[in-house]
Amino acid sequence: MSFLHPSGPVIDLGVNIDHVATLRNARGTTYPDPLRAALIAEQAGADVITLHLREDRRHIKDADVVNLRPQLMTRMNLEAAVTQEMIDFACKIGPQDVCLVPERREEVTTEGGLDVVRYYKQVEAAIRQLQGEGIRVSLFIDADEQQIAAAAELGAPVIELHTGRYAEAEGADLAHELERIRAGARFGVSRGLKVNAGHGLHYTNVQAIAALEDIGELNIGHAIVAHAVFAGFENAVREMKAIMVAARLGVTLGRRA
Ligand SMILES: CC(=O)[C@@H](O)[C@H](O)COP(=O)(O)O
Ligand SMILES: NCC(=O)COP(=O)(O)O
Repeated sequence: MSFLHPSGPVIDLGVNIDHVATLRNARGTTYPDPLRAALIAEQAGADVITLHLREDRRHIKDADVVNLRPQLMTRMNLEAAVTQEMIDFACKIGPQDVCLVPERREEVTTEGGLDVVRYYKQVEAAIRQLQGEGIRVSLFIDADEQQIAAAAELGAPVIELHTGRYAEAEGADLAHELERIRAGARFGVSRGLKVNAGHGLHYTNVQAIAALEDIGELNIGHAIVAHAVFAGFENAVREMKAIMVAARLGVTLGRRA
């Protein structure tokens, strides 16, 4: 247990506990318990606990969401597809935040942002239902001006920019994808949105994203759970938060990319 808990207006860390459930489900045991991971993460500096209830329940189960909601001291950010089943479930649970994400059964992991232009009416109805229950809605979208403008028009107060292409990019593409996210975040803020980011971030590539002053929160899961295998969950969360805060303050704590 440490007293180091960097917080404040610098940058928030949402710890995604999906892959604690992946490990649990590998053998159908009750351990490792995602709830225990969430509580440790909160003690270690997480500002938000994020979990993705996928339609195929490949990791997080409905019971995980039900059990977690009353136990969290920070905020629950429930990621869900734009389906009536998921929206109804989210309204029953009442998390502080719901992040609407795209899903394809065959995908290994989330492959891109939600196309809020193409699915405008469905997203609009979901936002209306969720906001009617006092839930803050975030839209998980690509760093594309048309998508960001549509998100603002839809009345979602928050967007989360998909950083998957940045995470997979190399060389000149990496600089291009970082610029896309920087410009997208700046544009989102100019449209009155709270701008978050996430997907595929790890202890090295997170620094350039955390340094972007228009981004208020990063949601990170896979890399933290992977590091926790060797360093322990508390240390994995604490190190990520420290690297993010340092990057925002212009200090490189992590390995250089
Ligand atoms: C929306 C998002 O980026 C995360 O929830 C990600 O989907 C992690 O879960 P998977 O690894 O199952 O895609
Ligand atoms: N929305 C991104 C998220 O919750 C975590 O994604 P990842 O770090 O597991 O790729």
